[in-house]
Parts: sequence; C-alpha cells; structure tokens
Amino acid sequence: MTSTPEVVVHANAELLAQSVAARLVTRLVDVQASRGSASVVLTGGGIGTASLAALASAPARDAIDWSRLDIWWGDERFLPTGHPERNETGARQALLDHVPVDPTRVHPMPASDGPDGDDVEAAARRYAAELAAARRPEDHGPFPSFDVLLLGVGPDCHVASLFPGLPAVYDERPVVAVHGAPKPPPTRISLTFPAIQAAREVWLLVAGEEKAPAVRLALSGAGHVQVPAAGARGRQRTLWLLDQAAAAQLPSDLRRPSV
Ligand SMILES: O=C1O[C@H](COP(=O)(O)O)[C@@H](O)[C@H](O)[C@H]1O
Repeated sequence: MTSTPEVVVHANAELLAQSVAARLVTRLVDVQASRGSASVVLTGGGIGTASLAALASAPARDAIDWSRLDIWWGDERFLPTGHPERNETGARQALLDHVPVDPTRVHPMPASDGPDGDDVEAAARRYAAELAAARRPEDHGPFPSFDVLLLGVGPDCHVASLFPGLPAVYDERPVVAVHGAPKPPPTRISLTFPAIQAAREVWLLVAGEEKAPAVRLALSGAGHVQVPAAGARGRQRTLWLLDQAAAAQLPSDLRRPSV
C-alpha cells in the first residue's frame, strides 16, 4: 500500500532547500519523540546536497538528537572512499561533518576500495546484509522501514540509481549493483523499489527547469519501468518538493504553492 503524491512548490531552489531542512527537523524530532530514534535515507545530487547544507546551517538543527538518528543512503556511485563524486562525500561535507552523529549509526554504501574491492555485486550484498541486521520486527521486509527517504530526480526520470529500463527497476532484492548507468559513473549501488516503497515517507526534491518534463511525466500516471520517479512512493506519505522551475509543466490543479 503506497500513498498518493502531494506536491508543494517553492519560489526558488534556495527556499526549497531551506524548506526541506525545516521539514526534516520537524519530522525527525516528532519521530524521535514518539519512537525514541529515527532513520533517514540521504540522496546525492544538487538539490539533495543543498538541502543537507541548509540543515547544517539551520539553528533548529540542534533540536534533532543526532545520536539517535540512523543515516542510510539511497544510492551511491561506486568509487573510492572520499572521491568527490561519491554521494557520501557530499553528505559528509555538507552536513555530517558538522553535527554530532553517532558514527556507528552512519551507514554509507561500500566504496570501490572497501572490503569487497571492486566487486560491486558483493558490495551490494554487504549493504543488504547491513540493512537486514537493522530491521525490527515491525518493519515491512528484510530492511528497516525508513522514516524519511530523500530522493533527487534526474532529467531522465531516474531516482536513486534506478534508471529507465535497466534491470534494477525490476529487481526484488532491496539493494542491487547497477552496471551501465547512462549518467557517470556507470557502476553504482542502489536501493530498489521494495526498499523505497517500504519507507514511511518518501520526499522527492527537484529543482530546475531541465527537470520539469520529468516531474510532469512522473506525476501523470506513467509506469515506473520507463519513469522510475513514478514508482517512488512512501507507505504513509509521498511528497514532491519542487521549485517553480521544476513545477512549470505541471497542470495547475497539481501545483500547491508553499504559502
Ligand atoms: O546521480 C545521481 O543523480 C540524482 C539526481 O541528481 P541531480 O544533481 O540531477 O539532482 C541523485 O538523486 C542521485 O542520488 C545521484 O546518485
């Protein structure tokens, strides 16, 4: 069972990033108050990383108990540790290096110089095992039901590293290796739809006019094989957080301004 998408449009990318940061504070604080700890899945990409930087700069960030937050990734570029193109590197620089996270609760996807070397299939299995070890009895699969799962959207409608028509969009395993991604680097690791759709809330962050056709397609009833963003839905909430440029091709009944 997944939720119907809601759309919120902000005036520009900067306000969008600040709004995502504010929403994260509110949601994670609420979850921690009710359940003790919370989990978030991070995304790479321009607006995803800008949102993390906005969170690092937000005074309210200290309302989050960073020591009771599990941090996962939705996808990773399979490159050496610390490579500037790794999503982990961007997230650490933008946010994680600036807040008191518990290092044992930060779960980056393996790097190509990690314990499995350049065996990306083994690295994907390793991440699946790490997810399985973190699942609780109330979860909806061999992985945690994440509280908030953040995704960027590519102009080709990809989310995480689920690219249109590639085998990963059909895969039932929670984590897979991706070969031949059309966006560099070609080798990646990604969560798949079963893990994404088990999240309580999925938030898609999209900025820029080059993304407007992808946003329109994803919200017009397209299938998830050719339009992976259309399959990104949370069990309780699916929130499309857009700037005006990304929302430009949406029918007016789907655009809800932020004020
Ligand atoms: O390669 C990736 O791209 C997407 C979108 O990035 P953007 O810069 O176009 O916003 C991102 O969500 C994903 O995590 C990343 O690996």
